[in-house]
Amino acid sequence: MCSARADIIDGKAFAATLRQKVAAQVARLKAEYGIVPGLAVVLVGEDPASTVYVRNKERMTAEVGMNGHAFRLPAHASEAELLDLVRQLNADSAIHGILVQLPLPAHMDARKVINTINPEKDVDGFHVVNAGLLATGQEAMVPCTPLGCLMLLRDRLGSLAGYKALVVGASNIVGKPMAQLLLAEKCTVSIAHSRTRDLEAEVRQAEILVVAAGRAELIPGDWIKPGAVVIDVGINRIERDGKPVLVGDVAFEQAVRVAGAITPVPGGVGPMTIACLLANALTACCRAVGASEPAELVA
Ligand SMILES: Nc1nc(=O)c2c([nH]1)NC[C@@H]1CN(c3ccc(C(=O)N[C@@H](CCC(=O)O)C(=O)O)cc3)C=[N+]21
Repeated sequence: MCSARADIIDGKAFAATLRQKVAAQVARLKAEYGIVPGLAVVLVGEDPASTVYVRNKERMTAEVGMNGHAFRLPAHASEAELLDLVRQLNADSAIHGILVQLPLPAHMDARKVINTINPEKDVDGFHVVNAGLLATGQEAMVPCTPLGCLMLLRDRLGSLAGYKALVVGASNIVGKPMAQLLLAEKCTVSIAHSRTRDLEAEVRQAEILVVAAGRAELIPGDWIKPGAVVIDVGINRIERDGKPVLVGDVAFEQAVRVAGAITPVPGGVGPMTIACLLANALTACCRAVGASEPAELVA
């Protein structure tokens, strides 16, 4: 019986180091340009998970020395009010990054709201212009979660060229940009989704496996190729033995016996997402003032 266990990729520690690098660059911008990056976070309504998450972002924004600006609109606010706020933030030279927390209430068109953000301030990288820039290999704002996954993969593997990579999930916010980033790294990339005929057969071939399907423990451990690097983007709240627990899209306890390395949930990709948001805000500020961009913080 093989008892080797995968290395656990410590996203929480990696994210803390990344935030320290961001903090050092924030200090440099302040010293050399007299500018402090400003990050606006807009929250519509009072979804409890979103509220907690936004509060975390505010705390970490302050910790790296940036100016955080929180805007809260009531759940019944109109789309026009939100669009007005976004336009105000676009016009405000003290604001370098704008994030509108998703999901938005059903009566708002999220696509329209996101595409109203100035693409240069779009720290989520969700604007259609940024998606197009990424897909065509031009300088873009890169979505935070895929960027964080890429940093973890590069740290583990060095060059990603030639690896067989599978992305499970084809969302605009994770799966598609993740596949674009891996393609730019010269991986051989496949994307699986809900209509994929034989997911197991696809997973079995993957040397790099990124799972962002939003389905608790969708991937059993025995599907994983021995030695593969597994990045689990899922964050699912489920009940186990009558207790609420947080699990990923990969069955971690099984996968850890097969994979070469794997991210845990929590403590894997989640903290990287927030650290990359701060890195993107820094990048947006550097571009706005014409300062050099620290290479290690961008894709
Ligand atoms: N415009 C927009 N941009 C986003 O980036 C965005 C969003 N809307 N809406 C909500 C989702 C969710 N999201 C998370 C980021 C970090 C953790 C995170 O740090 N999780 C920790 C703790 C998990 C826990 O204990 O709940 C972990 O995985 O270790 C979780 C979730 C960003 N999102």
